[in-house]
Amino acid sequence: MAILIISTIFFTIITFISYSIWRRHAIFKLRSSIGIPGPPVHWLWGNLNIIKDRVSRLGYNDTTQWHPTLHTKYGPIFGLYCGTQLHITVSEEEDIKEIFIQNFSNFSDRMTPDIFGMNQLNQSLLQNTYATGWKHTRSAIAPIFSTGKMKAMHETLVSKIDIFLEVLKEKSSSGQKWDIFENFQSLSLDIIGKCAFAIDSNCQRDRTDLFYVQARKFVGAVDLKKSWILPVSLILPELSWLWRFLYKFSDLSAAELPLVKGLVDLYDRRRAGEGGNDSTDLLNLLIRRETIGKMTQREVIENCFAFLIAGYETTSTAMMFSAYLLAEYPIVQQKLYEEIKKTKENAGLNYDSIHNMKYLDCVYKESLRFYPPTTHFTNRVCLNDMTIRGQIYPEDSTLKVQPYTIHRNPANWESPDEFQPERFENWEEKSSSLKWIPFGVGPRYCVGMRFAEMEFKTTIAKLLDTFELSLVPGDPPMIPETNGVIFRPRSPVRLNLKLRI
Ligand code: HEM
Repeated sequence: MAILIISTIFFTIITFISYSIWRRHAIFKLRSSIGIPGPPVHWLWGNLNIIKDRVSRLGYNDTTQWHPTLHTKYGPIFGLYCGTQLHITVSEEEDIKEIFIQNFSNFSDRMTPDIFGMNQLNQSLLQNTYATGWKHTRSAIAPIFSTGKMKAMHETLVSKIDIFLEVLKEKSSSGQKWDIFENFQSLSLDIIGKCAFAIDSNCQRDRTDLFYVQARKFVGAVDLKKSWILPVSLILPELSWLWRFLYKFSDLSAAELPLVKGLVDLYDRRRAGEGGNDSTDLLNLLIRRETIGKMTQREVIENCFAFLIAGYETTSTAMMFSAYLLAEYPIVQQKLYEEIKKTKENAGLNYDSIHNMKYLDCVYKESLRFYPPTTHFTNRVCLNDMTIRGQIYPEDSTLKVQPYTIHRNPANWESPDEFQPERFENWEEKSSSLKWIPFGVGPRYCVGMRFAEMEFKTTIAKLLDTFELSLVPGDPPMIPETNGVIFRPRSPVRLNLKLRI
């Protein structure tokens, strides 16, 4: 009996390994069979090992340079195997337009790693598909980001920025140097906490604030290099049932649960009529959509959670990069300061006056062009085989466009590696929008773009109104590194902050 059991186990394992190798062989042949170039494929890891190799060679994952290098080497369309999934990057304007806009019905869904099917975001805009109601959710949510709603939230946002400035004043007056990125992160958390979750967190002053601790734990867990379950599930998708089961015990799940639970409690209290029913936060605006039958309870909660995930790190990173660039380019900083000073004297720094500042708008756009905060995020699954401009795109492959590659391509921008906000002075937004894509492309572009713009511009305007920024002499240059979705500064970023009188 024992021999029978052992031989059954043995043959099952052998059959599984043979099947996996055979399957991989067929999958890895696909790329060359459709004429898409790319780096050599490892029989087990696909191209995931390249990331590992680069990290061990360089000491960090310089994805900002990696994709432009692949673009130069393999051309505007190339493919990488993320485990066994074929990811095809496109860079030509016509291809981007055809895939992300004209043929949206065949490329409507964002790629979601299989194990994420177990998380609390499947009904949110980040992960839901056309078949599971993305269009309905999007049209229910888009109105809550209208100009009127943003204006109503502006005062709340300013109150958090005022705390940010107070903290910076206290720290800089003592002459110390510190990692200022943390201040942008905690500011962004306080803002999204108040505006989306409707909670009055104190992340900027209290690093033990529960919201701060939980949110940081969550974003720390979403990292291809740190999480074991994410790469393993990509490399061995045959065992998806096992990874889905184990997901419940992973760091990712453990980090997500308290945040969602907090949100459910808050939702219940709001529905029971406790506090804040007339407030303008995003949770309340979503609940109002629910009461008129436009959304379900689950959609309300999951989308609030999505706003935290999509809106926290993206915005703090964008502001950090911009502050760094302003310190690095004092002439740009001075020109922007002159505009801020004039605006303040004439109208004060309010929603409308900030919105109408022309040079601030140029700095905002150029900062996001120079250092777009996301990578790999603007992607779509190919729902059925499709040929576009002579190229076959196979069903289930993922099509991507990388903002950094597009933004630093000399065919799209003159002197792309120079920080020149003036290039946006006469920029025709509509005709060139596929050359400036920090917020994505087509109907599925970032729904929180207006919110991000308001937060970015108000913070930078108030920061420069208060301080003159400069780099700390002798500090190494800031290098952006990615966790697979978001760029962050690789090492602590310190700036000199001189209080303006
Ligand atoms: C500078 C800050 C931000 C950047 C650079 C950014 C960037 C992006 C990008 C690249 C996408 C993918 C678009 C695509 O696939 O074509 C996206 C989607 C999304 N973003 Fe943002 N984002 C920012 C801030 C925010 C904020 C503040 C919120 C919410 C309050 C938000 C909520 C979302 C949501 C919900 C989606 C999914 C939209 C959909 O699939 O319909 N983002 N964002």
